[in-house]
Amino acid sequence: MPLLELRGLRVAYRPHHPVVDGVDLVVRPGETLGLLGASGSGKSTVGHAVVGLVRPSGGRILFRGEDITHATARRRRALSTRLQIVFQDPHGSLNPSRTVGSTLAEPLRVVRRLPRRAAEARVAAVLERVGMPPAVARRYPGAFSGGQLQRIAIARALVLEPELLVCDEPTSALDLSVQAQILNLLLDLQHQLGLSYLFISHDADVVRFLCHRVVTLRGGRITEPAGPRS
Ligand SMILES: Nc1ncnc2c1ncn2[C@@H]1O[C@H](COP(=O)(O)OP(=O)(O)OP(=O)(O)O)[C@@H](O)[C@H]1O
Repeated sequence: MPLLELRGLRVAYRPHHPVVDGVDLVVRPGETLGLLGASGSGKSTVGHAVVGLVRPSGGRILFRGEDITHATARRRRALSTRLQIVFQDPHGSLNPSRTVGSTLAEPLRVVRRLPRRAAEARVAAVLERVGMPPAVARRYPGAFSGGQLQRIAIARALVLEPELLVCDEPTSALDLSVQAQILNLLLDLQHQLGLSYLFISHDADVVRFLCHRVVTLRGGRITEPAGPRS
């Protein structure tokens, strides 16, 4: 059974103007599906719909066969243990006024209801997984470079041990050398944890490097069916 399946997904921010217009795709367990497209083609909107940040106006989103298209807030919170997103801009995606440790521990406290000590231990372990020393938990996001912040954002996405990560241009805001480090980290994490990725990018080279299959989005529609990377 596919991990994620989109069937005829439509999203319109204004009535009768869909920016995602009948997208079908499948992400299988353990694979990386690339969603490639130019700016404005609707890639981020697809990713946001998958994690419940925008409401679809049509079609279906299935996660392990369960229809989550109109999942309630409570169900979405439960799904956050299986389905997470990493955004393009790590500066904007971490709260600057909270320590890294507090941001990473929050879902463990709220969703898993872990006691403080157990949450801190899990935070230290997940930071180590992404190549950051546990001491960073006591610091604020302003202390870190873009690449370090993206590692921390990946750690936050992993803290609840999800099966699928939507990666929305996670390296586009980074310097080239740092981009490569983050892509290699994502590959390592996939091998270690058996993760699946829906990897959103405008960069064909990045997609070719990372993805098992690729679909191309243009004007909100898939123009090329998923095939093996060439
Ligand atoms: N919250 C929103 N409200 C209204 N229109 C939006 C919203 N978000 C995106 N759009 C519009 O939807 C279209 C698709 O945007 P989207 O961000 O999904 O594309 P994208 O392929 O991810 O582009 P980029 O790489 O530039 O982010 C664009 O025309 C955009 O202006």
